Amino acid sequence: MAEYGTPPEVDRVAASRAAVAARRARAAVKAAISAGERNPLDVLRVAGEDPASVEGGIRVTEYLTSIPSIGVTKMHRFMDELGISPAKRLGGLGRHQRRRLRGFLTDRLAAQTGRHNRLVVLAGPTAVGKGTVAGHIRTHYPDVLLSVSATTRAPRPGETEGVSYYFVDDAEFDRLIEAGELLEWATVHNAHRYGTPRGPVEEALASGRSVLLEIDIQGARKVRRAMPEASLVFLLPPSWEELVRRLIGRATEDGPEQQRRLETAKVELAAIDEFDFEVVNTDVSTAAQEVVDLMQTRKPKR
Ligand SMILES: Nc1nc2c(ncn2[C@@H]2O[C@H](COP(=O)(O)OP(=O)(O)O)[C@@H](O)[C@H]2O)c(=O)[nH]1
Ligand SMILES: Nc1ncnc2c1ncn2[C@@H]1O[C@H](COP(=O)(O)OP(=O)(O)O)[C@@H](O)[C@H]1O
Repeated sequence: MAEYGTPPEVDRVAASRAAVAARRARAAVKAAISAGERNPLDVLRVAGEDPASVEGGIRVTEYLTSIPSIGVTKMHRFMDELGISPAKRLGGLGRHQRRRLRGFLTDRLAAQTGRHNRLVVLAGPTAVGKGTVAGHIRTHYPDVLLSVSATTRAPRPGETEGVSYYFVDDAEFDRLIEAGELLEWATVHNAHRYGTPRGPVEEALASGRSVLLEIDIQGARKVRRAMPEASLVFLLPPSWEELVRRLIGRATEDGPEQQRRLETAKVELAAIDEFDFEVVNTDVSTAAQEVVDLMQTRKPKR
């Protein structure tokens, strides 16, 4: 009944309390960035995933000036270079703006720490050629560590323990998870579990080596959370028809499984916005070269 509704001033008080609480929450995030307690790249990730979050409500101008070594003058220059309006909030950035900002900050943070895109995640839809491109990199670029995953699936003919995968049973996989020995893991194609052993990746990065992870899209998301400075590369087929041709040509799955994977591939292709770079796998050696270029200690092409 209308006469028992909340008086407008009560609404106004509640709204202004909420605004104060939101302002405080945003200030806390900014303080954490400036104290080095929160990784700016991770704050940007959260804002992208949930524009209505506290992180999403922070203005880009305030965000940049929270980062140590970026003052107001530099901030204005960067906003101009990035083509972002000063009124924008992190959650309101378009896909290309967020990518540009992320790329710019990754380079800047890498320059400060002396580490440049050394951890690269290669993901993409089934049969696009991830395994083929990763294999080419292992053969032709021995300086790059290609991480060997643990999996609960059975070896296929021609696969070698410790080279293709570490083949483990369910109990051992459970143990790896519980012992914190996996950087990330996921159940892929609703079938088997796959995970990245943490030790070799951390050792290689600590010794200045570049590391390549060839994992599925869920895994790529988890790496982004665990290591915000990782670069995510999405491998694309030259066309949908070519993807279907490769899947069928590979002949490792039966008809119903191929159908299921193609349905998953459509969902996976929609995740492309979450990635920093796209590489089209038309020719294996060209695609491999493009991925390796992203690991070099010079500014990568965007
Ligand atoms: N999350 C995650 N995914 C992985 C890992 N290792 C492999 N994968 C993914 O698991 C999927 C299945 O791999 P595989 O069984 O070799 O079959 P494929 O589909 O023929 O390549 C591929 O999409 C891989 O990228 C890992 O350590 N973590
Ligand atoms: N650039 C390419 N051109 C033609 N065929 C390719 C190319 N890259 C991969 N393939 C073929 O496509 C199929 C799927 O590749 P694969 O590496 O197994 O994919 P993924 O690991 O992404 O599932 C394989 O038969 C592979 O030989």
